Amino acid sequence: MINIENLRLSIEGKQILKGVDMHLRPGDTYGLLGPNGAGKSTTIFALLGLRVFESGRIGVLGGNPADDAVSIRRSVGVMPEKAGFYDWMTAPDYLKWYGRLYDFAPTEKDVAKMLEKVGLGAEAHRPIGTYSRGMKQRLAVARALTPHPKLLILDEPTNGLDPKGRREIHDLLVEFASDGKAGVLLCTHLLDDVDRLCNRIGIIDNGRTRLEGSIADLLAEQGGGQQYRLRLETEPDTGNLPAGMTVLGHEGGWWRVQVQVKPSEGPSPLWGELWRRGWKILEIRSEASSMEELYMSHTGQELHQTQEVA
Ligand SMILES: Nc1ncnc2c1ncn2[C@@H]1O[C@H](COP(=O)(O)OP(=O)(O)OP(=O)(O)O)[C@@H](O)[C@H]1O
Repeated sequence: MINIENLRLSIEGKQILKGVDMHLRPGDTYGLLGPNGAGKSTTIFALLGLRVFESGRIGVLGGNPADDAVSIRRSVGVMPEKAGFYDWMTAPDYLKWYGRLYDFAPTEKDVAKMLEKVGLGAEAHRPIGTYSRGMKQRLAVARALTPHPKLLILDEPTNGLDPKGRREIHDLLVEFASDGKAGVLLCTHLLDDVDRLCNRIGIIDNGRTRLEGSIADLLAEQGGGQQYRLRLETEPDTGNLPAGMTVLGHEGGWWRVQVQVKPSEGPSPLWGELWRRGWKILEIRSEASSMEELYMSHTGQELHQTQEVA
């Protein structure tokens, strides 16, 4: 659905993209990661035909944004970083107006269904200017979904949402990608979103793709696994550990362990297994995630998990 090879692009004489690659297939939810200013939004602008690039190749849904920008934009649902709504409009009026811009005329019923889907049903008839940030995020997702796109491109879609709102957006994206034919490109700083939603990632730093591939493969290549601290009631039997687990050390009642888990399963089965082997676990805390280590080892920077802290 997206094929970018060695993309190079300058803005006002400054080289911004110096070699970006991206490969997104049907069924993929692709996390595009990188520090502030790395070139993520510029890459998105280029693949929508909104920025002219100097060299490299971009294919989007079989077309080339240099020649087919309008038809590409009609088949792609975009949620940009800045929503740019008209504050005096209500959500239904806005979605109808937006649909018409793309030669897609949603009916009252279509619009009501879409707003219900993103959790804006009851309050949608107020002017958008009175919406909370979370409501605007939901409306932005509804707008991206309105033309029934094959490909969704979302820039920080859960930014500013409370945990319930975030979960709802996650569920919508999972539903969108579930038929295996659609694709999602998710640009985010929230590794938790990537962990939950994505099967592939690309990490961009300073205008270059530093790493790209399936998360399962990249984590397996990285090795190391995930680290946890477990608070235990009594000293455990460390001579009888389940496969995939290593004890790294202990201090007081806390034991540091490293576990290799299947991304599809998570560590939960392992905790049950430990309990059966006599480990009286009182508390479990996750240390730096493998995804965070992967990210840091390819950018030398930490992501700002502000939403997690909030
Ligand atoms: N219109 C512009 N004029 C000049 N420089 C620009 C322009 N747009 C982007 N840049 C520069 O290009 C670089 C990449 O910006 P871009 O917005 O693509 O980064 P990003 O990875 O999306 O960052 P963030 O995570 O902060 O959104 C930055 O150094 C930015 O200052």
